[in-house]
Amino acid sequence: MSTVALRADGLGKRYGKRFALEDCTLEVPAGRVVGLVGPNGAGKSTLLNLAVGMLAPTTGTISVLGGEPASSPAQLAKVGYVAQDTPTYAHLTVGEHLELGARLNPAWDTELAERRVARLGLSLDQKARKLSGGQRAQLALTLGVAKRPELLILDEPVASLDPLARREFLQDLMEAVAEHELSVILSSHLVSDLERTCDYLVVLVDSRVRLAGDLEDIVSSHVRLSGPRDAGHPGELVTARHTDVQSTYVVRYSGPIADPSWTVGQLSLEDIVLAYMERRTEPAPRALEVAR
Ligand SMILES: Nc1ncnc2c1ncn2[C@@H]1O[C@H](COP(=O)(O)OP(=O)(O)OP(=O)(O)O)[C@@H](O)[C@H]1O
Repeated sequence: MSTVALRADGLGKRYGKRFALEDCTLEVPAGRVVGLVGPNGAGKSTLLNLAVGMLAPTTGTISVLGGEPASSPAQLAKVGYVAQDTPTYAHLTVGEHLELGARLNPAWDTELAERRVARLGLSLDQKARKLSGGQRAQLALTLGVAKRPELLILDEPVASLDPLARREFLQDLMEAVAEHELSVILSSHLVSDLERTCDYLVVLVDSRVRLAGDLEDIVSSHVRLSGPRDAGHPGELVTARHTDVQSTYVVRYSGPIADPSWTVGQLSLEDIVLAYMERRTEPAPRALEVAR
C-alpha cells in the first residue's frame, strides 16, 4: 500500500490562456483525512479532477496512491470520487444505484451499502430525484464508501447541507474512515468543518498551493505579533497591517519571542487560513519591504 495519497510535481492545468492550477508541488500522506480549502475559483476542483484522471495536466505530473490517475482498472478501483453537488441519477431508485455500484466496482461491498442505506432510513425503491439534498449527499457517500476504495475524494460534499445534515454527513465519513482504513481528500469552504474532520490541510489560493501540512503543526507554527510600527519580525510573513504607531503581523514562526515589545496572540485555524487568503491581495515584496 502506498504511503503517499497524492503527489504532484510542477502540476498545472491551463484553460485557454489562464492557469486554473499552476506550479503545484505537493505530497499528501496516505491514511489521513486531508482538507483542501481555498476561495471560489482557487483551483480545488481542478486539482481533484486531475487526481481522478478526469482532466489531464498541462504541465508537470500527478500520481495517486503511486499510480497515474485512471491509468488502469486497478487504479480506478483504488480511488472513489464524489463530485461537487454529489450527483446521483435522478430517475434511478436508491436500490438501482446500489445495483449499478455493484456492477461497476470489482470490490463492491453489498453488505456495507445495504447497511448504510438502512441506517439512513432511505427506502430502496425511492427515486433519487425525490431525495432531499442531504439524503442525496448521503447516497453519494454510500456509493463512494461501498466501492471500498483506498482513497475517497470528495469535492465540497457538504456545501448544500444544513448544519445538522452537515454534521451527520461528516460523522458518517469519520466512521467510514475509522472502519475501513480509508484515506480521504475533502474540499470545503467551511474551515470549522475541516477542523473537526481533517488532520492535514492544503490551502489553495489563486491557483497555487499556499500552505500544506499537519493541522496541529499549522496551528502551532503561526502567531499574531503586535508591536511598534515597522519593527522587524521573526519568521515568515503572512500578512502585515499598520497603524501610525503599531504593526500587526501574522507570521509563520514557532520559536520563543523574547522581545517584550511584542504582544503575542494565538490564531485559530480559520484565522490562519483567512490570513493566507488575504495575502493574495497584498504583493509579497512590498509587504516584506514594510516589515523590515
Ligand atoms: N472547463 C473550464 N473552462 C474554463 N475555465 C475553467 C473550467 N473549469 C474551471 N475553470 C476556471 O478555473 C479556475 C479554477 O476553477 P475550479 O473549479 O478548480 O475552482 P474551485 O476552487 O473548485 O472553485 P469553487 O470553490 O468555486 O468550486 C476558475 O477560474 C474557473 O473559472
